[in-house]
Order: sequence, then structure tokens, then C-alpha cells
Amino acid sequence: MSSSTHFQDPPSFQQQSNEFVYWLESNPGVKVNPKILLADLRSTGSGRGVVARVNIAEGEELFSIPRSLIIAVQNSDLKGLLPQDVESLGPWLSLMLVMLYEYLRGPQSRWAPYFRVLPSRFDTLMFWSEAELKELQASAIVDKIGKQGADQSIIDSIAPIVRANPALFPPVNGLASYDDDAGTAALLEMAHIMGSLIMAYAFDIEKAEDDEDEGGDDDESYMTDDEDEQLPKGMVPLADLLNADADRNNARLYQEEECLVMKAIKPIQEGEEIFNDYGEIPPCRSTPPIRLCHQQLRRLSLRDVCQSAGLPNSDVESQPRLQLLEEHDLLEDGYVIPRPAASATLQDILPAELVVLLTTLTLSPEEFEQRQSKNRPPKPSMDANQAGLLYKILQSKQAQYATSLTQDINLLSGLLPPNAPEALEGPARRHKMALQVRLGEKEVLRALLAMLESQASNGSLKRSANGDDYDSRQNKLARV
Ligand SMILES: C[S@@+](CC[C@H](N)C(=O)[O-])C[C@H]1O[C@@H](n2cnc3c(N)ncnc32)[C@H](O)[C@@H]1O
Repeated sequence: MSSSTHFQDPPSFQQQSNEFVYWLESNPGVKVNPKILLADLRSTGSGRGVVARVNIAEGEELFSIPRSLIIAVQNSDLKGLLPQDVESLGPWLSLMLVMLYEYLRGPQSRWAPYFRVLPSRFDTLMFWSEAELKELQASAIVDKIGKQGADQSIIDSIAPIVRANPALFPPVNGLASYDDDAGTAALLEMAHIMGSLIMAYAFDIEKAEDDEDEGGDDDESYMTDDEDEQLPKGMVPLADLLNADADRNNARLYQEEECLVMKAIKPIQEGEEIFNDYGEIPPCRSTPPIRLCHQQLRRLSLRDVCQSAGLPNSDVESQPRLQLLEEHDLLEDGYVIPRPAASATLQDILPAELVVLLTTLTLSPEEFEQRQSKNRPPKPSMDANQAGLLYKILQSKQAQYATSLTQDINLLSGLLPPNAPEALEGPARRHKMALQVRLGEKEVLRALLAMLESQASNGSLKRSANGDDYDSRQNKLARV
């Protein structure tokens, strides 16, 4: 995954790690167990990571970071230098502003050695040009970038503060200010780098128990409206240099009164990588940072589904069937379908919300009227009608891609070197990433279509009770 990040000054990678550890340990209250080491894992595409030097017992403390060392609004001088209440910007934007301030202070910042081990460039979609995004073709992840909204938040909330305080936020790259178009573009670029760092590295920080301050209105979030995103966020040195692995996780961060403590939750063998459990207090669990999780997930948008079902649009207000689901909190704007494992059935992999949507869209007008009058959505079911609709949706999605799966396989194998995206730079690198994403999605689509075909041919899909098939229901649906 670190293939989507770029580290600063790669030849000094190890030196930066050493300086970071030296800086970290020189801060009062920091404890780092000598049994661990900050390792260079670039050869496996994992950037930096933490590894056990010797065997570590379950429950052993790996390191402890005082709360005062976290990059957070509470700990930055910025709070006292601005007339406005920084926290009122909300957890995302307030941390973004603080990070911008600290980053622009360069060596003057108390966190300078920490900034030097953080990536300075990202290949997340937020940074892709229009032409690069086009390479993703019909990929639904393009819909999820949210760049416009994020730009607007930065322009509305961050830019006025930055522009009004040039002494605190000095213009970069020889710019006179952040006022004109060039200044705005530079500010947006930097703010998105900070936003991407927060997405991938920051933790939700629980308040220490005796901290009574309840903060302000946190509504203004950077790129998410998730309700449990309201805890303040902070960058926790070293804790965020652990990679994550759901299956191999062997460490967890505990938020104590004065410190954040990483502990082994299993015995760890010498040489083993130490993986954080992002479960309980994860790095920000927000809208995913649109990392390129190629070959993993397929996201169908509500719009795709409605189009294939013959609805004129996917506006909840004008579509009673969607309204019924929305009222019961059963409507999503997109549905993630995992790549089916060899033994998986449709029932295993289709999200229940998608099945209930398919069920609702395939109800006859009479059935729907009944449901509507009782204000009761149908139970999710997967018979020949829903399967027929799903087949149509997947086929129409497949047709939206400009190239076929086979063409993509050939294109990808023509890109050298085959398994090392790091070795490609600039546009070629993103071109390869885009190819991998769309190819992965096409493979998932093909697998799903094959599953539907096989279920249809082996008769395992029931007909609906009144014997209607999908097409005849579709005709009726179009009239509702
Ligand atoms: C919290 S940072 C972890 C430290 C990071 N490896 C570094 O060098 O700065 C999270 C980032 O590390 C990478 N990462 C996390 N878990 C990973 C894993 N299991 N394998 C590879 N990369 C991983 C991803 O790029 C992710 O955005």
C-alpha cells in the first residue's frame, strides 16, 4: 500500500529514521522498548514499519508516547496565536490547519524530525489529473474522490485564516501570497497533503479522563459526515509508523491518562513485523482515503442500479421505492461487493442492503403499493427476478469500460517491470495503478456474472410467487 506514497529524499531514508528515533527518545516521558526497531520495509512495499529485534512477550509495553507530543490542536502554539477558536473548525480542518502551520515552520517546528519521516507526496486520487482519472474508465471509485467538496472546505475555512496571517503561514515556492490563483493552488496542494496524512496516519484521540473541555461544534469535517468522526484527531509519532494487518495484528494502542501506550497483544517472535490493530482506536476511520485497493472491491452506485432498473433517476424524493427504503435507513449511495472467493455464493457476498434494494425494485406495482401503505420494506430475497436485475446492472456496468478485460491484461503485461509499481515514476506509475484498478473491477464483474449464470442454469434461483419473470416486472415497473 505504501506504493501510493512517496517518501522524502529516499537516499536519506535510514538517516531520517535514525534522526526521528533520536528525536523521539530525547523528548521527556517517551519510552521505547529496546526490543523494537523502526525498519526499512520499502522492499516489500510497506515503507517504514516496526519490527521485533528479539522475542517479545504478550502484554509487554512496546513504547509510550506522552499526550503532549501528539501533533494536535491542544499541543500547537497556533492555538494561542490566532484570534479564532481553531477547534471550532472541527477535527479534520483544525488538525489540517495546525499541520500546515507546523509544516511551514520547517526546522523551527518541534515536530520537524517527525515530518521528515512522513510521506510528502501521495498517489491517492485526490492528486490525479483529469487525464489520469480517465484511465480508471467506469471505476466507481472516481465518484468517491470528493475533491470538489474538500477543495471548498479548504477554501471556505482554511484559506481565510492562512491569508490573514502571512507571518504564521509564509507563502512557499517564491509566491507573494496565497491570495491569487497560483497561491490558492499551492495552498490546496499543501492542504491536501496534510489531509492525506491525517487520513492515513492520524488517530482519533480520546480525551484524558480529567479533561473536562468539551470542545465546540464539530460539524465541519474535511471529507466525511460520519458521526463517530467527532473525536479530536492527532498525529501520534511512532504509533503511526506501525503498519496494519487484520490477520497478523499483534499490538494495540491504549489511550491512558498521560500517555498513549502500544502493547503487544500476542507473543511476537524476533524479526516479526509489529502490526497495529486499527480496530478500537483506529487511524481516522473516515471516508477511505481513496487508496487504490486494486483487485479487491467492486462498488456499484445507486445510480447504476436505478438506471438498469428503469427508474428515470435515483433521487429519493421523486422515487417512492427509494423513499420507502430511505425511511427505514436501508438505502446506500453505493454497494461494495467483495471479490468472490472460490467457494462463495451470491448470498455470501452480496450486501443485504443491495439485495433489499433489488427486491424493492422488482416488486410488482401491486406488491409495492401494499408495502408502501403498510410502510414496510420487503425482506431481502434473491430469486430469479432480483438475479435478473443484478445481471442487467452488472452487464451495463461492464459496458461502461472503454477496454475489455483481455485488452487490459495485455496492456498491463506490456508495462515493465511487472510487479513493482514503485519502479515506475510519474504518469506511467499512475497509468499502471489505474489499469490494475479497472482490471480488478472487471475481474470481479466477470466472476459475478458467471455466478449468476451458473445459478440460473442450475435452477437454484426460484421464480417469484406470481410467476412473473424479471422482464415482465420491469415493464410494469417502468409504469409506476
Ligand atoms: C499509518 S501509516 C504506516 C507507516 C507507513 N508504512 C510509513 O512508512 O509511513 C499507514 C500507511 O502505511 C501503509 N501500510 C499500512 N499497512 C500496510 C501493510 N500491511 N502493508 C503495506 N503497507 C501498509 C499504507 O500506505 C498506509 O497508508
